[in-house]
Amino acid sequence: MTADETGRAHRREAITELGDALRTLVEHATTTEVPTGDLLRAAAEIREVTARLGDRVRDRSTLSSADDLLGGVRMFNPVTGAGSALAPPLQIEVVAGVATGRCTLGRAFEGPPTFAHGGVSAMLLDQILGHAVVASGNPGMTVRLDTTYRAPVPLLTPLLLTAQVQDVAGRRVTATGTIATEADPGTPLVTATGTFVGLRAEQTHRLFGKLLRADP
Ligand SMILES: CCCCCCCCCCCCCCCC(=O)SCCNC(=O)CCNC(=O)[C@H](O)C(C)(C)COP(=O)(O)OP(=O)(O)OC[C@H]1O[C@@H](n2cnc3c(N)ncnc32)[C@H](O)[C@@H]1OP(=O)(O)O
Repeated sequence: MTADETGRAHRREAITELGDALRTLVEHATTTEVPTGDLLRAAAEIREVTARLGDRVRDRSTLSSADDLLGGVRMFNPVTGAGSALAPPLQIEVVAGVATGRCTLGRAFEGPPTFAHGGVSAMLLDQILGHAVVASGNPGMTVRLDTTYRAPVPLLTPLLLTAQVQDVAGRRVTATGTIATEADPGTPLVTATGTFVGLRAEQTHRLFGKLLRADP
């Protein structure tokens, strides 16, 4: 490993550590019933830490120094990113064209009481469908996502997601996916069909050209 690679690996570990701490913070902030005074003290302390993190920030058109866009490392992706306070995070692996994802949703993801918000399910499915699409060798952006909610998705329960590509027609790729519980993988709770469209060179250049040139 070069010194640069070692430095990047350490930074990714630190980002993951911070992400873990933030996710625990979000979960406790969502569920706490401590006295009101303690809430106000916590808010003041968190603002102090926030100010320290804000000392040096990147702008909208700069990637995180820990990311590797072409290698598929996005530390702050809101679904899979180990550094994201918003991400469950969903852990995805793709084997023989089938993407498999695992996560447990905390109470911060609640929609109907004790169950996941429907938008969160759609977000998880969009991401895992995207991984299956990329793995098929036809990367593209989502242009349509049809989601069917068959049964509520329980919180604090290990979930199992799967996705695979069904069809490739020119620039258009269709993929399907499901969310189930790990305990009962044969019973889909949410299913989705997504349409992804591969970008033409001009579109890639227009939307992401600056980022791709900056990726080390
Ligand atoms: C090596 C690295 C490893 C990495 C390993 C990590 C993996 C990492 C995975 C990331 C996974 C991320 C997963 C989240 C993915 C997002 O969240 S993407 C964000 C949300 N999506 C967007 O913002 C896209 C917005 N849409 C657009 O910008 C434009 O629609 C696009 C995509 C540039 C395409 O524009 P366009 O070229 O003008 O499209 P157009 O010619 O109208 O249509 C092209 C084709 O699509 C069809 N189409 C268009 N819209 C629709 C529609 N709504 N319904 C059905 N068909 C449609 C058209 O009918 C047409 O079909 P054909 O006639 O060619 O058969």
